[in-house]
Amino acid sequence: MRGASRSYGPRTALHPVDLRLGDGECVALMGDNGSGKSTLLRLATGRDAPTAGEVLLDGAPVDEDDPVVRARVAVVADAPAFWPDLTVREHLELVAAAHGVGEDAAAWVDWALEDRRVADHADARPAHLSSGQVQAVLLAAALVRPRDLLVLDEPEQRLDPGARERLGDRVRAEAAGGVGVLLATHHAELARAVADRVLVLADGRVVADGPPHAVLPG
Ligand SMILES: Nc1ncnc2c1ncn2[C@@H]1O[C@H](COP(=O)(O)OP(=O)(O)OP(=O)(O)O)[C@@H](O)[C@H]1O
Repeated sequence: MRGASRSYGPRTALHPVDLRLGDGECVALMGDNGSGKSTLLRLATGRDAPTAGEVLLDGAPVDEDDPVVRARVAVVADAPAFWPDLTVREHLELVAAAHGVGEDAAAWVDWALEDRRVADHADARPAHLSSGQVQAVLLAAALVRPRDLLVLDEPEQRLDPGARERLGDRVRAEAAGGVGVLLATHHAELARAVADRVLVLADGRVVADGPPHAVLPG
């Protein structure tokens, strides 16, 4: 992101931000409600265009409708979107197929269900899941497809402590495998456990930027 900002009418949700995310790097965004974290993520994924500045993926402007961007960027956003009449497994298989996983899809799905500890719910429909299980399935959906960049918007929401720790393990494993991770979180422990770098936002401005030990209290 180079000088990327976003305004909504007269209101500036995000003042100009410069941010570079390398392969295998994890950057955490922290800050109070309304500080601009989700706005930054929407710009980073090309869901929203910057009002000024630019957001590039390997030198090309990011647009979520671009098939290259869709193929490379996996997003776990706030709002769960499931087909109500499909089971968890059917949902994940469709996601995998849509991303060209082909004959390996069943193995990817089995692995993701195990990785997120929701294998026991593979045959359940979304209405029959707890909110924490829904969150786990949302993350699983990002794991059944190829990805170079993983974007997580408060993925710790609704997770119990054990699931939150496993989320941290997964984020570290993704980064170790070369995936860039951009994570918005309210959970300092999670940021401390996974991030190479933490950006703290306040009123749409970056007010702190550095490694977790330098930025996070305690
Ligand atoms: N579509 C929109 N139209 C108008 N204002 C918006 C829009 N989206 C976000 N905003 C405003 O931009 C500011 C930043 O919002 P944003 O959702 O990025 O914050 P956040 O840090 O992600 O908050 P939270 O922790 O609550 O998710 C807020 O003041 C919000 O009201």
